[in-house]
Amino acid sequence: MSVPGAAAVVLERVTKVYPGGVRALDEVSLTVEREAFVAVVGPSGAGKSTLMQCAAGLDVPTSGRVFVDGVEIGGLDEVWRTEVRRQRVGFVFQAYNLVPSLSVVENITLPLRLAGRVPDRAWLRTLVERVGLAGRLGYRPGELSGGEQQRAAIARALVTRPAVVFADEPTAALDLRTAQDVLGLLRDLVGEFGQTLVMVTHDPAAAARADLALVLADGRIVDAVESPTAVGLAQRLADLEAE
Ligand SMILES: Nc1ncnc2c1ncn2[C@@H]1O[C@H](COP(=O)(O)OP(=O)(O)OP(=O)(O)O)[C@@H](O)[C@H]1O
Repeated sequence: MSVPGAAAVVLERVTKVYPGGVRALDEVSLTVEREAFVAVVGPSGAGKSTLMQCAAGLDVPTSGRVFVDGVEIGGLDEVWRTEVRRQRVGFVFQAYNLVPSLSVVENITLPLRLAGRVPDRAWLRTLVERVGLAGRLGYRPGELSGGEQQRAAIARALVTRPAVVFADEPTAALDLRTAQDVLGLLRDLVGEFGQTLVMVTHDPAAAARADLALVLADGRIVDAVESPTAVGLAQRLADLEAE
């Protein structure tokens, strides 16, 4: 079903107008190449979450087209969009969103069970070792630290080997040091496993870990910064907020 050689994510002139008339995205076009780490930054209300929701097939644009792994998801009905998401997209959220009653390993393998797939034992072992949870597989999420919970959520996002992982403010609930560890892990996973990653954040320091930072303001991409720096992005965001 996917198109060989297709980019991980493509948006073509995507507009999202919410009921009530707020134009959260205004003709946004972008391409996320495979194995890239892209950050989406912007002031509060710029449209970052809306962009992620539309790009990941969690919401439908008012107009424009969205392709994930070469498959157009914007035009699919809810059942097919869910199917494409399960097969091709992974998610990491600020609040981890682990199931409290399931063990760590059950949480990590949940996307496979939902997709009706059997775990690849070797990949699962590689992943849990890489995120540092091999000794915690029988624990419940409530028995883990915040950083460990986010590591479990990261393993869960990668377990299906998705075409793209979307991370929405993945370090916002963590202390500075743990946040840096988690960002370092995400960065490393892109390099080691060729995992395409799109991270939404308001934090210039977090965005500076990406290969490319897309700066969003009032529903439009106003800048695409390669090899971004925290200082440069902070200045750009301060300028936008002053406008
Ligand atoms: N479900 C909704 N219904 C109506 N308006 C919405 C809805 N969700 C978001 N909006 C509006 O769309 C605009 C963009 O919101 P969005 O949450 O995408 O921005 P954001 O950049 O993620 O902001 P933040 O950093 O504060 O989370 C805002 O004006 C917001 O009020």
